[in-house]
Amino acid sequence: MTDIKELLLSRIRDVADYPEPGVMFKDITPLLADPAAFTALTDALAEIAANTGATKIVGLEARGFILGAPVAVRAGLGFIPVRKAGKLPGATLSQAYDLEYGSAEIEVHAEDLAAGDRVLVIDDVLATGGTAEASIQLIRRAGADVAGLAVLMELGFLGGRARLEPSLAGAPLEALLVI
Ligand SMILES: O=P(O)(O)OC[C@H]1O[C@H](OP(=O)(O)OP(=O)(O)O)[C@H](O)[C@@H]1O
Ligand SMILES: Nc1ncnc2[nH]cnc12
Repeated sequence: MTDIKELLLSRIRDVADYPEPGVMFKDITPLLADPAAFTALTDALAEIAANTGATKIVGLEARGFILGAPVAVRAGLGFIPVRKAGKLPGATLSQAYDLEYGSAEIEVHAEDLAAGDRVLVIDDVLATGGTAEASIQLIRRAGADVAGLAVLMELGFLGGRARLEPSLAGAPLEALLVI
């Protein structure tokens, strides 16, 4: 394992049975509290943004905001928040979905994405892929292209990568850690 992967992995805390029995929650707050680890993560994701030719960064509420916003600044790209339903004041597109522990609905301001945009989606965890899939559907419905999906960690045993294959349609899925 490379030094950066070891550093990132060492700053992720496992919390058993949170938020419900049977879930091993991957807590990134120790990583966020370590400036060296957070900077290394931001740099790695910004490099992916450059490699994919992205023109915009979408972050998925809430942890995708924490990671995606500094990446957008580092990469010199605009940041578009995909929020949980009911939080955006303008005209929105909405998508319902299921995730590892529950279900939800996400929204984006329709005016924030348009034809010609190449969007990199950023989040902390890819688990079942439900959240990421819904975000890809929103981006496409807004008329934009998906440049890729970049996550800090992929929980491989939950099969999110296979689920996303059709919606990604050849766009890359980059996971810095596969667990
Ligand atoms: O692949 P999935 O099964 O869809 O799960 C992954 C999603 O779950 C978590 O978000 P959560 O909805 O818990 O929101 P939070 O970031 O506000 O804590 C995580 O940050 C991803 O967005
Ligand atoms: N096991 C997990 N840990 C942290 N975030 C998650 N989102 C979905 N599943 C998760």
